[in-house]
Amino acid sequence: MSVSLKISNVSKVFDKNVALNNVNLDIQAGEFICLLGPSGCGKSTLLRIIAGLEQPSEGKVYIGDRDVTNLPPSRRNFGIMFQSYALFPNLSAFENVAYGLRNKKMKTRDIEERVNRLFDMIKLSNAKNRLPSEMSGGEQQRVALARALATEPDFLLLDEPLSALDAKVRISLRKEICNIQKELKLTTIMVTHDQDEALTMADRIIVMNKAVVMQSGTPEEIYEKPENQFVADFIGSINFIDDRKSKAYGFSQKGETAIRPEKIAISREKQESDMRGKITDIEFRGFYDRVSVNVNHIIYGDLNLAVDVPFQTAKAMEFHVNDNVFIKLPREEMLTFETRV
Ligand SMILES: Nc1ncnc2c1ncn2[C@@H]1O[C@H](COP(=O)(O)OP(=O)(O)OP(=O)(O)O)[C@@H](O)[C@H]1O
Repeated sequence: MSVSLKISNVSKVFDKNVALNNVNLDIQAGEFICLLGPSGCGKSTLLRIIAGLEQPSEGKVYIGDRDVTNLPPSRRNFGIMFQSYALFPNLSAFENVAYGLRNKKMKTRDIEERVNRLFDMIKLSNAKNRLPSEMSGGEQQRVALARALATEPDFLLLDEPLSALDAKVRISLRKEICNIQKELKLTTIMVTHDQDEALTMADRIIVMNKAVVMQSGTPEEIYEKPENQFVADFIGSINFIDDRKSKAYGFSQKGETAIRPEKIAISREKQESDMRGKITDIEFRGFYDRVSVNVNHIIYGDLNLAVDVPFQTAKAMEFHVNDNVFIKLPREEMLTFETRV
């Protein structure tokens, strides 16, 4: 079974340190939520409050319609997975997964059936009898996932589960976790500070900073329509143009504007409404080049813009530092922020 969760006006203060400031969240049954934000923004504290491992200073937590604010973790029926694999080192992979079921006094035959099914799911059936020390980090983390799922929890909490793994393993495990989550339709909340992880895995991302929620939205909404400068800057790359220059160049009547580097068009020939600029730097970034362009205007002031150009295009155009180029900032791709947050 999958459940909805509700966080209502939750604050948490440690001594004088505010870790969460009036956080509200509605999480639908079966949703995959990522809590994303820089170190210290309060995301782990929020996860721990949902788990019941920490009590809020104010506010309430609901599982479905039930107020669980004062319930201990053992009565909230969730599975949890941490960054460190946290497997019992002296138990086989099988016994690690079976542990919670044996505690629940489940029949041996039922335990075997369920654990075997979980090992099929994590595609590690051939490693059931190995000790954690005989498994790779990625394998141990898959066992930790099976263990979190063994007691058929109502929801799943993941605290940076992939951050200790190397890049290749991390990417393949992202897919596996998503597939299993979708198959089980299990409400899942994952803490991460890795934006790629959040963008590729989440149904909805909650971006946090300094104890508050900055924006909640689908990965596309967060990337394409950031509601404030923090979100725009934290996810992906972006060029900011301050309000004075934005007004002078005619980008906005009021407020700062911004545009992502890949949304800027660059060419060698002038077309209507293009601005003339000079390349000041070219950085190879793998499948694209980041080209820095300076637009010089005696009255309006300089614009220094990062422009991302697909590698093949950049190669065909043979850009070099000091080349004159023309750039266009499509108005429909520009973001305007009336106030700074
Ligand atoms: N037990 C505690 N006692 C005192 N302060 C705490 C405690 N736990 C967290 N904090 C503080 O609360 C704030 C939020 O911490 P939290 O661990 O939730 O952040 P985070 O976003 O998960 O960061 P990270 O990505 O580094 O884990 C931080 O300023 C932290 O120092």
